[in-house]
Amino acid sequence: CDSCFGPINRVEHVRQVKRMQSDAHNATYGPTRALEWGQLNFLHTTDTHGWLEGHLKETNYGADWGDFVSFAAQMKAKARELGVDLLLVDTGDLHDGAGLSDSTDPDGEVSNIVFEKLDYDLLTIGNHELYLADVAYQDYNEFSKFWGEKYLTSNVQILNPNTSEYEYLGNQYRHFTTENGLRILAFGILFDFTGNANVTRVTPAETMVNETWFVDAINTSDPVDLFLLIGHNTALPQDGTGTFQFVHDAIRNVHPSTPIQIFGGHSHIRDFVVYDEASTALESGRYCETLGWLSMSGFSKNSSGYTGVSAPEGVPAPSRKATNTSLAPWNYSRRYLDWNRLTFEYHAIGSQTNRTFDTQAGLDTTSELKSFRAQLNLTDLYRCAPQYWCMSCAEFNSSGSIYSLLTEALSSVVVNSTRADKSRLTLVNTGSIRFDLHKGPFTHDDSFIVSPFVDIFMYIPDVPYSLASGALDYLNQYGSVWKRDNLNPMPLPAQDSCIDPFLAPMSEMKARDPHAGHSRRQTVELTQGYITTDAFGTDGDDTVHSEIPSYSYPHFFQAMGGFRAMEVPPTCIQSEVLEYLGDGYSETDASYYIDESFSTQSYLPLFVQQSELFQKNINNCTIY
Ligand SMILES: Nc1ccn([C@@H]2O[C@H](COP(=O)(O)O)[C@@H](O)[C@H]2O)c(=O)n1
Ligand SMILES: [Zn+2]
Ligand SMILES: [Zn+2]
Repeated sequence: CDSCFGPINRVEHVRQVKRMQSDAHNATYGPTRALEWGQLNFLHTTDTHGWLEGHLKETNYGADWGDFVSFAAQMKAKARELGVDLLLVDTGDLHDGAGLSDSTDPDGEVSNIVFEKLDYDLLTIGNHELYLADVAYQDYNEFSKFWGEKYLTSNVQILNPNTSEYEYLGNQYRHFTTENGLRILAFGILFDFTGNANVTRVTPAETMVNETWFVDAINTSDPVDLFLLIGHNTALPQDGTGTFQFVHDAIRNVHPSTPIQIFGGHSHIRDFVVYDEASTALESGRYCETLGWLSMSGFSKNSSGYTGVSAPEGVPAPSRKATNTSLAPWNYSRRYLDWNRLTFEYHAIGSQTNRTFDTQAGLDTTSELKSFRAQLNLTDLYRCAPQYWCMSCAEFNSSGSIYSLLTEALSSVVVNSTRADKSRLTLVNTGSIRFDLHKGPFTHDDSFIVSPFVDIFMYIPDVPYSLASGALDYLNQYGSVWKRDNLNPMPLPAQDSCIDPFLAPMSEMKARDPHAGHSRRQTVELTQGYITTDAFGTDGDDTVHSEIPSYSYPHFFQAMGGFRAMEVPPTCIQSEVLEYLGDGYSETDASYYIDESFSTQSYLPLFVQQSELFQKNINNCTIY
């Protein structure tokens, strides 16, 4: 598939490929409802994790960053035509997920250049910008300087090596006025992240709200029409890690009726939460699969700075109160857009045939993206994946489960040649596995997509099997630091094999699910995808999807190569394994198993290139 994986540099070629992709996607079901435009509107991205190329193997999420650049410019133009405000917001986690961000040293060296083509109004930091000191300093020295006052890190600091003082990576807050006169006071709040590099400092939100600078900021004598909280922080306050509630409450105590709008992230879900009648929170998924839309109206020209159009003409208006009993003036709408060109074109230009979708900046971004991918060898083809292996669409460790494949990979390639005769147990946190492995070409890029973290394999030698064999159960019961967030839903009935849900033809889907394509509307060809229920109900997904099966999986899994020694990846679960082993074992017993560079990022590409499972003959290697 040359056009998908070969180097493409010319803008005209890009244009042709985009047209083909859009035509192909038009054949399937897409959006049907115009967006509700309010006085104040937002487009929201979060947890992009380097997926700026879009999903090459999933048409439904196939738009690239250049398409988004075009879309954002078209939507800004549309907002101006309508006489209303549109703000673009991102809530962090830019690395660890795809080759574009993770194949450079440090992560993000190239992907940040592409990311910066989007004209964001406000951004904030994610935990993935803080794990490693060199990534954090890159964020401080480059990313933060690029975005200036738009980059908000209200509770995140870094040690300035020149002064030995801690400084905020970005700004603590931003008080600004929109094109149409709204006076906004914005903060950027990270959840209480504790895995950060020791040159950085995260202040818990509960503490931050009592700091003088924050108290002074919210007690400003300058007028504020809306408080905006953006944060790598779950929209839902009660999920265990979410800390927006503290900030919301602190503001509400001082400003009983001023709207507080919240944009969150980190838990990788589509979600919308109501805090009170003047305050809602949106969370917009992950990995360039979802673009969030939020609109609101209710600003009066008498009591706010708003100078724009009160009710834009020719478009639906936000019509829902935050609560059933609300007497406040605020009306809201929210929508989760699938990240594809059909969706973008539908909402940006609709039926206006005199307008073309692609902007020059968008086409240039796509071109640049393609040439960066070629330079980073991300298009290099290793082998052909014969089937689809997924994280949650198949029962844990069944033939369609990614954990079955990875267990085999760990057993066969994570071997220290000097200890090859020794048996071993290899323990991995399932949180380190970030994405499914799709059927079709396995490229250098795919090496980063499934298991992107550089978590080094450590080992403790000669642990008796009687002891070692209990470690997995212990970790699954008590291991906390690296267990994945509790996001996977309840198990569904068992199912043997798994067909790639995003690409399987409808005939195959029907073989598995006779109701596929008929669950909500009597129409053709629903693509499988997100079905979201949030505080406003079930109509948030812009494109109606049929359901993807979803099975739960444990926090840790294990591969077995024998029983005399115990190999412990990654460094981050070492302490929990030592805790389990108890007296007689300490950190000094753990050392690199292969070497200091052999990590959870290394083993899958190695396995793919060695295993009979993955075909060398790539001539017939198609995605379908
Ligand atoms: N070196 C690392 C870093 C992170 N993880 C896993 O990622 C999870 C956090 O990712 P979010 O996108 O949700 O912020 C974390 O809980 C770990 O499971 C890892 O395995 N190794
Ligand atoms: Zn994330
Ligand atoms: Zn995160």
